[in-house]
Amino acid sequence: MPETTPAPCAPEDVRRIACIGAGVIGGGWAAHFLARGYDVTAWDPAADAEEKLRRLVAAAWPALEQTGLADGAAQDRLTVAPTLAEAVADADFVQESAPEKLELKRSLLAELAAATRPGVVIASSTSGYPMTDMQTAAEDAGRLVVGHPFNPPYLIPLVEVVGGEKTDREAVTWASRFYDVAGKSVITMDRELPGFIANRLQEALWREALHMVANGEASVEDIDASITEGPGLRWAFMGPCLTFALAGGEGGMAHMLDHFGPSLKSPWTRLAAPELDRELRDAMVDGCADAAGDRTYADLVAERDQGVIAVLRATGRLGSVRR
Ligand SMILES: NC(=O)C1=CN([C@@H]2O[C@H](COP(=O)(O)OP(=O)(O)OC[C@H]3O[C@@H](n4cnc5c(N)ncnc54)[C@H](O)[C@@H]3O)[C@@H](O)[C@H]2O)C=CC1
Ligand SMILES: C[N+](C)(C)CC(=O)CC(=O)[O-]
Repeated sequence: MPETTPAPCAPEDVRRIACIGAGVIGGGWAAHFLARGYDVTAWDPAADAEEKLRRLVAAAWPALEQTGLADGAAQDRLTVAPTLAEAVADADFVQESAPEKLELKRSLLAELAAATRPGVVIASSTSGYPMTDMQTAAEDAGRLVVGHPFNPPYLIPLVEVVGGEKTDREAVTWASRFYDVAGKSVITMDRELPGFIANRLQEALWREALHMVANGEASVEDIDASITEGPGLRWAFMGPCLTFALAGGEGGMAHMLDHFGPSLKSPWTRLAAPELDRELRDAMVDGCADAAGDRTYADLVAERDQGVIAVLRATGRLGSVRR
């Protein structure tokens, strides 16, 4: 990766953040940054974007009060700009969260790089596109990085940071440090993997779930319970590797692999993606509606937020807010 010109301010000195795209994730980022005491300027082309964004931030605020607000944190430090150029004009950092469409990301990132002050780092929330594929149209591509969050970004700590072929190494280092200062838990990758680390893992599980629903082998509710009542309880505080090392008893991972290794080649998984035809789509949608019962979207968001807060608290990860 080439070396770069330094960003206009140190990660610790960021004051104003531009959130470009203000849906589920852009809104979640805005809530997170506001709670951490930043000024946030958002831009989104949808006519009802401001109303939806303010509603999302207001809905997230009770959870953020529980996890701890930084000094001076306030919802009224959110501004919605009328144009993209105005949104990024004074930004010290830009978080792009527009729809997951490669051509859109390419042209939007090029536009952002042209409109943002030189050296300001621009991060994309993409769930899986390598930055190399997204930065092709940008003139000033060295400051473009991936900063992949998890829903909701205001509660789930992880962000995966990785650059593309044209990204300057310093931009990756700057972004990782910035997210750390902003209260995130950062994994910095030194090479590009489609889906990064966590989505590669989630996608494998997701594909198997879809196969089971498509084949009538398990219901949506059984699949969800198989994780929430099973491995999910362990994964909140111990990852799949260390968890499986314990499966080997005192013999640890060595015994676990010697014992269960051969089953790796048994036909437990199907791996290739199932055809997402209308029937499978409807089975998933109907299954989730059944599982939700009479709980609304807002009910489920509140339930999820309280659940995540309880897990963070129980596992000692509700530390004091650093800024
Ligand atoms: N939904 C999720 O669980 C996660 C999504 N992501 C990523 O975050 C990004 C955004 O996804 P969501 O928030 O889920 O989508 P969304 O559909 O909720 O929001 C996208 C927003 O972008 C706006 N938009 C449309 N065209 C735009 C443009 N040209 N410039 C700026 N904004 C534009 C839309 O009006 C909408 O408000 C995607 O890259 C996605 O892969 C990442 C992690 C989790
Ligand atoms: C569904 N998704 C692929 C967009 C999810 C993510 O990218 C991360 C998450 O929130 O699990």
